[in-house]
Amino acid sequence: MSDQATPATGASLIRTEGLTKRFGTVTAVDGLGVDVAPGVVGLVGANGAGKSTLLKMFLGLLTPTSGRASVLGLDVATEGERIRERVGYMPEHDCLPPDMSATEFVVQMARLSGLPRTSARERTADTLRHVGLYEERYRPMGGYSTGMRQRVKLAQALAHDPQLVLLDEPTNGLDPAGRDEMLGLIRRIGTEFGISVLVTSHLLGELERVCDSVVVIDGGRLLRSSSTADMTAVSSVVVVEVDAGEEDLAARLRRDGLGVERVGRLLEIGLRDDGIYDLVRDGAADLGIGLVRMERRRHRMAELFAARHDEGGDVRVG
Ligand SMILES: Nc1ncnc2c1ncn2[C@@H]1O[C@H](COP(=O)(O)OP(=O)(O)OP(=O)(O)O)[C@@H](O)[C@H]1O
Repeated sequence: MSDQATPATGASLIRTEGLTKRFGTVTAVDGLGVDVAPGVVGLVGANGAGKSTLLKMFLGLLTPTSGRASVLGLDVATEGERIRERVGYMPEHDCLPPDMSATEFVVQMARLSGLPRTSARERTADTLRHVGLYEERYRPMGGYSTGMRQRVKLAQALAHDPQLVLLDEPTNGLDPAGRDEMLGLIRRIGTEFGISVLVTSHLLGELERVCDSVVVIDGGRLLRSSSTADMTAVSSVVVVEVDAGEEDLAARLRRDGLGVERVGRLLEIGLRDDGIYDLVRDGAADLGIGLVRMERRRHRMAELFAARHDEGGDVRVG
């Protein structure tokens, strides 16, 4: 889809240093330093964490209070216009004119981004086909479902053939099926079209599924930035599933000196050393209990927030 060169491997997609944005007494983004490689990148944080503010700074639409940021190697403070030529933006809220069709709207947005009329029409048809709105493209948008409206917003972000798209909460308001479709589309934008994506969400589980890397922010500060694989890497907990007698086995293993927690039919055991596998096998055999499964558990991204949000924070696992 994109015939423009994406940044060379190793080059940063987005890079920030001490990036800060204050609105009066509110610090929306607080000394953020990240270096993100091209690909599908998730930006995770609770409501109010500073995600939308960051996207607007990346587009050069909001001036940082201090610090610096570059997008596709361009400085947000001085090269906003050049950034916006190369970057598509899907805002969180929509203001789609109800009497306009998707085609009219996307053509208009493509023209605003500088495409000549004929290319704007061609690109609009292509893009609406990619997002699955080709059949309905001449219908007034007032009659569209939330999912269709989200896809129009996505199409307008892609219409001028950007190198990067910034998607602000694209799954908001969608039912599980609509969310899956949107996540599939986002993945395809990255893999099939070669366009980098920065996608925000407060639903951790969904970004885990489609992103190559994830940046986690909380209260405008960086909590973590790493590849999704690293973030969900094996943890130091061994999960044991048994066919029965889990309480007996738990008691036996505790007597053996292991830290054991029961979660329904599962036992979660802190990994002390590899000797625990033998202790579990021996214990189960002595008690005549069948072992169904024993494995190192993978981290869930939700655990990253556990310490900060265990008192009712609104980060949810999708
Ligand atoms: N123009 C503004 N004036 C004053 N405060 C603002 C402004 N924009 C954002 N804020 C504040 O900055 C903080 C971060 O807001 P931001 O919208 O970036 O968060 P977010 O992570 O995108 O959350 P949401 O998903 O709810 O939009 C919030 O406390 C918000 O109230």
